[in-house]
Amino acid sequence: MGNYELNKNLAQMLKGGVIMDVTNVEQAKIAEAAGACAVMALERVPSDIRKDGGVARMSDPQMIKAIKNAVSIPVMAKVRIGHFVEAQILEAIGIDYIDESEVLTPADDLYHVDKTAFKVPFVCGCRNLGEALRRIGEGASMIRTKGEAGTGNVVEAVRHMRQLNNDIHQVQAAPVEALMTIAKEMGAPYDLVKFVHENGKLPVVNFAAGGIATPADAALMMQLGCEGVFVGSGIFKSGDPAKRAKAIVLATTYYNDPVKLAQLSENLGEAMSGLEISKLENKYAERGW
Ligand SMILES: O=C(CO)[C@H](O)[C@H](O)COP(=O)(O)O
Repeated sequence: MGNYELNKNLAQMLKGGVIMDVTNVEQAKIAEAAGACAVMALERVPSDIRKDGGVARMSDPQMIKAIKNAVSIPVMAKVRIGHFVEAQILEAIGIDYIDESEVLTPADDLYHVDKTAFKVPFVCGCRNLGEALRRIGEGASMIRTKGEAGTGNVVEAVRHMRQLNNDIHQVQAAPVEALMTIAKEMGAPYDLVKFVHENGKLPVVNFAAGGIATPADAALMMQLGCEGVFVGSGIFKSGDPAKRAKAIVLATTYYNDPVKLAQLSENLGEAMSGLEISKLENKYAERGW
């Protein structure tokens, strides 16, 4: 089996799980104890990146290594869109997954990283099927719908998930002779469009991200068809991170059980305060193409 097939299978093992943004060893331990399937090591969660402004870059490798040493679940870390040297550095320190993320300030407005040049698996964001297939064509082993990170507002995550689902249904229903035109219009590799037509799904795992802040948000995204969730600001910017983290993990498992979800939603302390999308200065989801 080739390295890419292995990476795709590795990402399948995260299915049904929650990947939590953590900024230090203490948070990483809280995430692991709560049942996170992986952590994303970064210096600031997206809501703080928004608040602080400036250029957001790859985190300090020393901080990432400290988190790697502290937990036994996989550790991910972010690189700027197109910053293949940040990716080389993360691969050199033995990171488990690289997230080429729009949450950081893009380094290249023309090209994303050629992910086929790396052994480590990559996850990338998308707002629709064309964007997902372009990233997979570049070698991404896992996709996440972008949502609007750091807002505590799930509306963009829902929009991107619904768009992806609609696009998949459209490709599946199209006659075979339409696939090349669809590939041209979507700007997506023909082979991958054909895969979606034949299988009715992406060839890699798809998680939802950006703005998930409550157990109900996580369950909503799961019911809309994602295979797991990323949660950043929603946990560690809330009143009781340990409790909320556990509740979100359980809600991602029992996403179809409203009685259980009601129990999980009780008495969680204060949720992060959210932002309205129309008031945002920067829409991170618009970064990348
Ligand atoms: O950046 C990410 C993925 O690249 C985060 O994991 C995710 O988007 C977090 O967003 P939020 O803080 O809104 O939960």
